[in-house]
Amino acid sequence: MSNLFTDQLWKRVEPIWNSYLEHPFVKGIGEGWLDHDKFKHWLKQDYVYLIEYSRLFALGSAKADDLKTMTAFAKLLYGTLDMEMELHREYASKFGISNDELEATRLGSTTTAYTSYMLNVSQRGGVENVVASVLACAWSYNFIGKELAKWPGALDHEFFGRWVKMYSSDEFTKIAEDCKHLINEITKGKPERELAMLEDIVVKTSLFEYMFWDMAESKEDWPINL
Ligand SMILES: Cc1ncc(CO)c(N)n1
Repeated sequence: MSNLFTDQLWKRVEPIWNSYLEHPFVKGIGEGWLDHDKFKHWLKQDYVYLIEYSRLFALGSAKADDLKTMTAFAKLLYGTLDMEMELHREYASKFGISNDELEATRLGSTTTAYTSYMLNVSQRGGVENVVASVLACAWSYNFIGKELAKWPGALDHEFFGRWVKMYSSDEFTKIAEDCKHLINEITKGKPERELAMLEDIVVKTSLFEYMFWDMAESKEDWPINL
């Protein structure tokens, strides 16, 4: 039996992550029929989500006890700001949205709740809380990307193909694998009680991921528009 923490985690998150593949937003990307306005809503919210998410990697680097971990977080930070967010900037330009406009997006309710939760958990705990907070993000998008890549025509779709390609790419797979490796290293020898706490963070962020797809699907905003 494997004793990798990520294998133990997989059993908990697999049913949640499989439900993403049934979600109309994700299905719409994979089958190529997603409404572009819904995608634009996701794009803008995800861009500001990724800004907050990048802060987590910076925080992980600051909290790390050794140079190896510090460097790993710094690379993840750079990969997000430079590689993943470039995808968003590319799509934004197709919609005629400038980088400044994209960056100035006001965080919606789910985006605020999700990023606040991750930042709070990460500030309160050590480096292990930081990795637990980001794990479902990187790993589940890579999971979705690689699953959708198997769907007929998904990779070649003229609009959404680029999205599927990026999230299933070797570069993005490396980001997810590096996060998995980090948590497996950090959790080695930790007591069950602590592992259970970290597992809860990954389950909760997995549920937030579902809510994020819902947010995009319903083009959700705050209940009162000021
Ligand atoms: C909401 C969300 N979770 C995870 C990722 C992957 O980094 C993303 N871009 N957006």
